[in-house]
Amino acid sequence: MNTIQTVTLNPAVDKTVTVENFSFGELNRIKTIRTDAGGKGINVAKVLQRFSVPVKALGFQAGHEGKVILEKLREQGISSYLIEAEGETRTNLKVVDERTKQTTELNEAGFSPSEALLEEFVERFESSLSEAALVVLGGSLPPGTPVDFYRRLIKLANRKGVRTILDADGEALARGIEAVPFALKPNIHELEALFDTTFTTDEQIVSAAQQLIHKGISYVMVSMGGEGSILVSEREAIRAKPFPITPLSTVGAGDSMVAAMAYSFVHGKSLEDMARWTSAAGTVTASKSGTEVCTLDEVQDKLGLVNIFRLTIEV
Ligand SMILES: Nc1ncnc2c1ncn2[C@@H]1O[C@H](COP(=O)(O)OP(=O)(O)O)[C@@H](O)[C@H]1O
Ligand SMILES: O=P(O)(O)OC[C@H]1O[C@](O)(COP(=O)(O)O)[C@@H](O)[C@@H]1O
Repeated sequence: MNTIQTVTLNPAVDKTVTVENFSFGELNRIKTIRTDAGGKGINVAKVLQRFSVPVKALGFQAGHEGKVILEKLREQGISSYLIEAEGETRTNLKVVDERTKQTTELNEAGFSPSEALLEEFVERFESSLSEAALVVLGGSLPPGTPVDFYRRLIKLANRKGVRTILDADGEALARGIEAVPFALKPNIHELEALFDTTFTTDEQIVSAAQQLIHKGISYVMVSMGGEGSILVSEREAIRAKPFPITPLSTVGAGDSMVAAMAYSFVHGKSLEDMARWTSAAGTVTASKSGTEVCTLDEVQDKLGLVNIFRLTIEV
């Protein structure tokens, strides 16, 4: 009953390359290359394993790169149940510009699991809920997957009284919200797309998060890259500003926040502590290369450096 389960329907091998000074439409020479097992739920599982939380990564994998992912998870001691699909697991290219410190991401669409495999996954997911303390659902849906797939999984979890955190975008996010997950982690672009607007102030972000909370969602955490994050519950809103870092690759930073959020829920942390933990986790990961994620010691070490302040909320 105390395992956190993560769902990654569309995993990826993340191939991170660094270039000195990225220029569009020109020849760019690669300086370094590294590959990591990626995909949102898988990254969350990597962090939780490092935090010594019992975790299991559920989802799919396919082809040669799927074996690579399984091997990397095995090396890290992460328990997984990734159903083998036909086709090949995608490779997502991340280009890090050493000069600007910016990461450009080129994500493939991924393999397409058959209808029968999707049903097999739903069955497996439903039966695994009896062992789950919490479920994290993250990332894009593989091509051909019904857009209401997260909605379906969240409904099953709700029926069994298992809390869920959803980290998705576009239609999968919009439909997932209809099932009322326990918590959401949109980044600012995903939130803006959801509300079909641009936010210019913290107050506008809090008000959008409150609209989601009025639908029954308990927590909304909005991440904003180097600007930090805003965490909103029914009664509180907290702004976290990251400590200064030299970003090496921001890939996995959002997933590290989600992992720290799950960790905070199972440890019954206050919203203020959760804001510290999630911000420190995201920021530490952003200071690491490739899709390398934070460790528990590193995060604990930095908690005191996160700048926290309360935002007003209309109750
Ligand atoms: N350039 C940066 N400098 C400092 N912290 C960063 C930077 N980029 C990301 N982070 C940290 O990682 C968190 C998540 O980043 P973000 O890019 O919003 O997530 P996502 O990958 O989900 O879009 C931020 O809230 C912040 O704590
Ligand atoms: O499923 P999507 O939306 O294409 O995202 C997958 C990508 O997101 C990641 O999980 C990283 O996510 P974050 O940067 O939001 O933490 C990568 O490992 C992976 O390549």
